[in-house]
Amino acid sequence: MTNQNVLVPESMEIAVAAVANPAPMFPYLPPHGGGASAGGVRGGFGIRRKCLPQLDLAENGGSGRINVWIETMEASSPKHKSAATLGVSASITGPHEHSTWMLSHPSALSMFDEITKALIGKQVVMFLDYDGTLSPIVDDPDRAFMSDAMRDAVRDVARYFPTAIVSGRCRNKVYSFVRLAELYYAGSHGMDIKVPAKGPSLKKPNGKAVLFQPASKFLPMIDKVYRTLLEATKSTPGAKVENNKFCVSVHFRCVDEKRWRALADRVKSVLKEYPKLRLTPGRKVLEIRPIIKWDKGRAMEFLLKSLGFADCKDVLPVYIGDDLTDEDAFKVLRNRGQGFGILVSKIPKETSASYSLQEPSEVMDFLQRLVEWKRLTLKSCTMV
Ligand SMILES: O=P(O)(O)OC[C@H]1O[C@H](O[C@H]2O[C@H](CO)[C@@H](O)[C@H](O)[C@H]2O)[C@H](O)[C@@H](O)[C@@H]1O
Repeated sequence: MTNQNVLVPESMEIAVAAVANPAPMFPYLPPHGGGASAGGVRGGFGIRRKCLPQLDLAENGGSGRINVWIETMEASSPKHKSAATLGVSASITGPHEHSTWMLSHPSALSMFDEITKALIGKQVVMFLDYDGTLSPIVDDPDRAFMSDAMRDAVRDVARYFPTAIVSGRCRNKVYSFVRLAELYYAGSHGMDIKVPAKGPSLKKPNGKAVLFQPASKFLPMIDKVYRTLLEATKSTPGAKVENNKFCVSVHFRCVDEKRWRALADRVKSVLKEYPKLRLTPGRKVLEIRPIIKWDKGRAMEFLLKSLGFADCKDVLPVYIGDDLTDEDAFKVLRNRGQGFGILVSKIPKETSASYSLQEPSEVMDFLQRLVEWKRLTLKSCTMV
């Protein structure tokens, strides 16, 4: 099981808070590292790492984590979403806590001027998660399409800044949704990276795109566990198993909540036979992937390196994502003190991101404003 801090997947904050939070919900430490720095916009700003209590979710060999995940999904489901059921104050996710959280994770739209000031003279590189960031969350993962307007916004951004899509999805699948050949794609949580032929470095002499697949030896194992999971979950109405090439997703979104525990138990029992694979919770999904030291943060670093920005002081990576797996990239940026993360979320979550946006439509606004800002900047340069 991953050692990363717990990020609250989809309304998990209610149950997390319910466990142990006698103190104010979102206490803050003063910003650490000071405000805008060389390559970082609020990069050093720190909401205290414990803005939500940390739980030892690795108890019982990881099953504790899954239990908490289920409890929090239950707590946020319409049937159970009442303070009485939770035994906690209804104000836990109330307006006060939300506005307090927004002080340390302000909207990237309202802070747009501060952000763009820090971009001046920097080489911006954009990293975009897909589900929940570029496309709204929907019941059917096969129909998580992005709008044409969003595609235009991403295309425009990529005209000015190198842009990568970093997704838990199989790379081909996410490409079939995004359909922009000029982007970089990292599928399977960064375990399947394709650097386009036009990329400045890592380009093969023959001009062909380069693939980087650090988990390739796990392919037969992933294929086998996918088939086993298909079999193990076929009697659960609504369950869906998605083969993401180097990882597998088991979807709970369309499963009746009464069956969530049994389904999770089935998945866990399959995983017992695969000590080299791990289970991580996401947005109504359990993800199965190889235990290797690779994640979206490392994929982002790999891409920066492949673009020739490994030790570049003037590069400013911006990563936008909504899920637990995106935290690995937010943390890398925070540790580098370079660039910043933007969490897409309507609710307060523990995060290493510096800014927030509420939903994909705000992501689109942000991307469009960035393009407009860049155009104006370039125009004013040519007029001087
Ligand atoms: O890294 P991402 O691009 O965010 O991918 C993470 C998972 O996203 C997808 O599942 C999520 O979106 C679905 C469509 O909106 C939704 O039905 C599901 O409940 C969400 O968990 C994708 O299907 C998974 O394979 C990815 O791992």
